This record gives sequence, structure tokens and C-alpha cells, in this order.
Amino acid sequence: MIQVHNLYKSYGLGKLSLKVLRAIDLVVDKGEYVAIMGPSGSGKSTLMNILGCLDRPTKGKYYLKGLDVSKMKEPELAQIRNRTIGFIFQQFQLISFMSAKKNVELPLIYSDKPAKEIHRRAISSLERVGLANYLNHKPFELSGGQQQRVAIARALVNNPELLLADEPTGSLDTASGQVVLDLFDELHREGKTIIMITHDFEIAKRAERQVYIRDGRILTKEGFVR
Ligand SMILES: Nc1ncnc2c1ncn2[C@@H]1O[C@H](COP(=O)(O)OP(=O)(O)OP(=O)(O)O)[C@@H](O)[C@H]1O
Repeated sequence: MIQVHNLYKSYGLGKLSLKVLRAIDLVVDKGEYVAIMGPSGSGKSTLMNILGCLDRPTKGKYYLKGLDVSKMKEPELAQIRNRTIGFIFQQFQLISFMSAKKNVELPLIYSDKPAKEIHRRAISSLERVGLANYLNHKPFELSGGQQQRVAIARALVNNPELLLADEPTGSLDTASGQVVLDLFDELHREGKTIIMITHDFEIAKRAERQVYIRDGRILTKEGFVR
């Protein structure tokens, strides 16, 4: 599903350049559930943004489903983000004045699907996360855990193969976090590829594999890759 080879990301800060990711090699197979761990500032979100085609590497290769992402132009990247990837963020990123159903419909509004089909998919996605009775609730009428489940329903509405979650339980109490993690387990069993950022070891253990990043490099049992 994902092949990253010798990837670098730097940010220009005046005359200086800050190397945030260095010599990253990462392969994630279809259907894998991977946790990306590391201290604050180690480059986890930067890597996630690149994997999610929201940002580009400075150097190196990134193949998503065998396609060379670095060669793609913005419209193509937007299509991949919309169809292949579902995003889940720590702060849910829901539109506050829209109902749960309208929020979940958002990824479909530029599709050529008829309105009826869009409604049907949004409802089915909200049912999938256990929120069939909350279709018309606005985010402020929902608990944090329910809001995150709306965000997961939105991420699932296009049936993406890959789910990218950045600290998905970071804003939740333990019980609501467990509901979200149970949902990830189910989605993993259903064959979704999941990559989740967390700095919590207990949460990372829920994934099949843990990848550690420190100072922009992947840490292996043998030490840094290079
Ligand atoms: N747009 C940017 N311009 C300059 N520096 C940036 C930019 N984005 C991130 N950085 C820097 O890159 C480094 C890695 O940031 P990143 O957000 O990827 O870390 P992280 O591991 O996700 O941290 P956290 O766990 O705190 O979210 C940090 O030093 C950060 O200040």
C-alpha cells in the first residue's frame, strides 16, 4: 500500500534549513495496522502529512498503491486524498454549524453522485460508528467521543482503503478513547490499512506494528536506519 524510500523533509527558516525527516524508509502493506510513535517534535505529523498527500517530501520517493506520488499534480493528489485516504484528527475538525449527517456528507459533495445516494451513504456511515440516532445533532450537542465517531464516519464515507489517524484519542477520556480504538480494531479486521500516530505505548500496542521516530529518523532494533 505504502512504500517510502530515503525520504527527507526540510523546512526553510530564513537562511537555515530545519531537517525534520531524514532518510525515512517505510513499507506498510495493505491491511496492516501500524502505530507511529515518538516524542513531541520528532516529525510524526510531518510524516503523516506526507503520507496523506497533504505535503510533499523535499527528497526521496513515496509510492502509494504503486503510484509515484511525488510526480503528481495537485488535482490528482486531491483526488487521492478524497477517494483513497480517510483522515482522522485529534481535534475532530468537524464543521460546528453542520449536523453530523452534513459533516459526513462533506467528502461527497463534489462527487457526481445523486443527492439521495449521498444521504444514504452518510447515514450508513453514521450507523457504522453507532450514531444512527444522532444524524441531526450538531457537534456541540455531542460528547467528544461521539464527535470523533462522526469524524470517523466522515473518513469512511468514501470507503477509503487507507485510514490516517493523528492522535485520534488525544482529546478523549479513557472510556471514549476505548470506543474509538475498538472501532479501529473492527475496521482493521474488515481489511482497512490503518496508520495511527500516538505517543501512548498502551494505545500503540493495539496496532500490529509500532514504528518509532526520533529526531526525524526511524528507530529500529539495531538503532537508527542510518
Ligand atoms: N511548517 C513548518 N515550518 C517549520 N517548521 C515546522 C513546520 N512544521 C513542523 N515544523 C517543525 O518540524 C518538527 C517536527 O514537527 P511535527 O509536528 O512533525 O512533530 P510531531 O512529532 O508530530 O510532534 P507532536 O507530537 O508535538 O505533534 C518540529 O520541530 C516543528 O517545529
